[in-house]
Amino acid sequence: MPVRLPLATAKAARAWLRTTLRAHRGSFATVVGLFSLAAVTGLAGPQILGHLVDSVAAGHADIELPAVLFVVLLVVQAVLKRIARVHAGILGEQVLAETRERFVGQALQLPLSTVEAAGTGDLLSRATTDADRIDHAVRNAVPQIAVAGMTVLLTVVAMVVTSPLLALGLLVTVPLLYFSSRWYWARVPSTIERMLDAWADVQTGLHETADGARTAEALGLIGRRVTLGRRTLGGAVDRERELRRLTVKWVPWVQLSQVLPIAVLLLLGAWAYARGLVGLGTVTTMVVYLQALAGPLEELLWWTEDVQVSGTALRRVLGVRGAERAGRAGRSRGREIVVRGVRYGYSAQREVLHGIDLRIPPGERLVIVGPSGAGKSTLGRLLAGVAAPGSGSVTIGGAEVSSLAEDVLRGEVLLLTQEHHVFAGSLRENLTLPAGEWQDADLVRALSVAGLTGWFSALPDGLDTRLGAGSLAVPAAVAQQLALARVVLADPHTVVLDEATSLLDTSSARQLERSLNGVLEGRTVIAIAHRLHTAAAADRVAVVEDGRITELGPHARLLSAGGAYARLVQAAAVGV
Ligand SMILES: Nc1ncnc2c1ncn2[C@@H]1O[C@H](COP(=O)(O)OP(=O)(O)OP(=O)(O)O)[C@@H](O)[C@H]1O
Repeated sequence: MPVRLPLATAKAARAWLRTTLRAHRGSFATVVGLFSLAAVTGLAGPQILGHLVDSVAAGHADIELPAVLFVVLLVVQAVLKRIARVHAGILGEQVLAETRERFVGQALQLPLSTVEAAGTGDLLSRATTDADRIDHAVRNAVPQIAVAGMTVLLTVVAMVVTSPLLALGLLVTVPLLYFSSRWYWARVPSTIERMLDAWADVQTGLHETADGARTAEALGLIGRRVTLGRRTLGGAVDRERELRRLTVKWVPWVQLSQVLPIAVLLLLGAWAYARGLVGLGTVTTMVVYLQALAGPLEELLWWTEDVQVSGTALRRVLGVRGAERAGRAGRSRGREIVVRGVRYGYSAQREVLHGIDLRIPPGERLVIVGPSGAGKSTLGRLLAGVAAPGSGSVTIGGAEVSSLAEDVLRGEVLLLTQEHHVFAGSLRENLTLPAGEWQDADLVRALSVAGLTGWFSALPDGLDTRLGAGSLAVPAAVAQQLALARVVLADPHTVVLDEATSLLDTSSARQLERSLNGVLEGRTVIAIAHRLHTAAAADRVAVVEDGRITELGPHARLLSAGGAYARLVQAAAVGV
């Protein structure tokens, strides 16, 4: 199973709740105020009923007025609840929108290596299923619990005020509720955590299967993926069952705690009435109050489970913040890249780089070559700060690359790979993806350096032309040139090129290489080369074999040395 993104602590979730409540204290006070008013209005009903019983018992006949009052109060309570729910809904939507925006902002800050290690599915499930759970809680559970909690509290207060003696009957509830709830709450949080993790695994598996469907099909792995899907789904269903089992064991105790006090109260009422300690009306009022408690208590029971689930979902959503780049605000003092004793593995079991030492002076053109799977791309990722070394260091101007803040890093070193996505949006939005302040003239100049002047001048709406899915189709070569234009805008002093042209046909690759030369002018370039001909033009060539640099020096010297590089060149020549 993948490494998971962190879970925010319960303390962090509480802090979020406090800050959010503070930021919306006006709306929150309105909602609580309205719900309280509705609950208080509801309390008058049993009092009126008690009064009616006493009146009838005393032979009075004035029952119309209390009856009308009873109905009016019911209507007022319903109206108040409705207004309160509308306010709660609006508040919930605002809170959720803010949380979602913050989540997206933080998710975009995540180091690529963290997302890769966790699997996109974990991030997706946090952004979708977990956010929906919070939405459900904020819109439904929180208002319901507020109403139910307030009703329970005020009803108990009203009972104590109406008849302290009969209210003693409530005491039988306390041990039942206390011990059964303590048992339940000790087990439920960890069960829910496991359940949400299991659902995230389902999403990760589905995402991977859909993403790699062609590969799976080509390799005949569909059956294996289906089995894996069944297994993860089975795991999630088991976790759901675990939670339901806990609830099923708890519910009878809660229900007993509702029924038992009614029996006790009736016995106590009969005893007290026989001794003239209470009137018939008071007993009626108390019984009606008790029965009125059952509904809200039941609601509390069901909704608290939802709140518990969404609390964990909230910790998952907030946890993304914990995985952001360390982002120390430091800035490098120079451009020299120094790699010292770097070891790295994608998993603890298998090391890919076994101690790399390398010094790259500013402005150098270094080409990294080597057999497939030797660790070239991995080294490129470490040089670009995409991932941090397991041990050793990669520094630019003395600053550890992987701990530079994202916006600082972008100005220092950029990794350019062959994968270039064109986002659905305007050309302007596609160019300004790395947030920054640019005038239109800067964007047009960057397009020209990337060799896109001709393509750009043919666009119907200039920088506002919509690109990507459902709009203007962008050829692969142009997509890569757009990535180059972004490099011009970000203006890093070092660029790591990982097979930037290998997916293109020959003429597109030539065109791109011309653009590339313009963009790379004056920068340090580290190129991970599959075509050895690019190595001849480099200042130095580094040969990586099995996670180690085995040769380092200018092309001509390595060639004449007759070692690993010479063998690679020879093999390539034979291959051609
Ligand atoms: N995301 C990843 N997760 C796990 N292992 C990986 C990952 N990426 C690469 N590896 C493994 O690390 C080793 C080095 O891979 P890397 O891509 O760095 O080699 P390379 O020299 O660039 O190879 P190629 O020329 O084929 O791209 C390989 O054994 C590869 O299977």
